[in-house]
Amino acid sequence: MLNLKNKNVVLIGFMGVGKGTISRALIKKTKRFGVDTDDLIESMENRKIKAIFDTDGEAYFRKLEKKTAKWLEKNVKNAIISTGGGFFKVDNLDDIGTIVYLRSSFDGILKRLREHENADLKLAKRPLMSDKAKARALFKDRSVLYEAKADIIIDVEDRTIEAIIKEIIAVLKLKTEKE
Ligand SMILES: Nc1ncnc2c1ncn2[C@@H]1O[C@H](COP(=O)(O)OP(=O)(O)OP(=O)(O)O)[C@@H](O)[C@H]1O
Ligand SMILES: O=C(O)C1=C[C@@H](O)[C@@H](O)[C@H](O)C1
Repeated sequence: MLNLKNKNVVLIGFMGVGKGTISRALIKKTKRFGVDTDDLIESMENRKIKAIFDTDGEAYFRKLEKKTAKWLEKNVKNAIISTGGGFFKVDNLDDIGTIVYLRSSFDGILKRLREHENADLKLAKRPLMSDKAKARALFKDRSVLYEAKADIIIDVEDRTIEAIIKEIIAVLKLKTEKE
């Protein structure tokens, strides 16, 4: 039985796997509201994630993620929620909504980001992506954890955005509306 708590769809996965992109496509198709946890944190703090990491460190950022998770559980319903790459570790993830893990290999993610015209800028914004060897090790450690947290797993490598959202909509039986 799927966890339909709050009727939110919570997208988890590694940096650059496509959480933001898939979220926006789902928002368009379902006409639901959408929020992104990294964006919520940046607006709450009025500064970029890189600045938060540089000035106050990762532990402080993780506290902000926990605070955001509590707020989402209490206040957000029927939404598409995209998350930062490490957000899946918050204690109450299950209580926020149905957890969808967007899965790809690490090389698949790097290939995608390289194809993206603003790839360098995108990588520079993500402190944990700056050292490729460390990022690969983090990916390896996390892969099993993402899978354990997921209500459903959607493979995204070498698939179109349209095919990916079609599968999510079908599996979660989300209502869609004409554009
Ligand atoms: N299925 C897809 N097909 C083609 N390109 C894609 C697909 N999914 C994502 N992309 C592209 O990959 C890049 C990374 O996607 P996106 O920014 O959505 O990732 P993210 O998981 O939100 O990253 P982060 O958590 O670091 O912000 C973007 O340039 C996006 O256009
Ligand atoms: O994977 C991670 O731990 C992170 C991913 C980004 O989305 C940001 O949330 C931040 O850079 C940390």
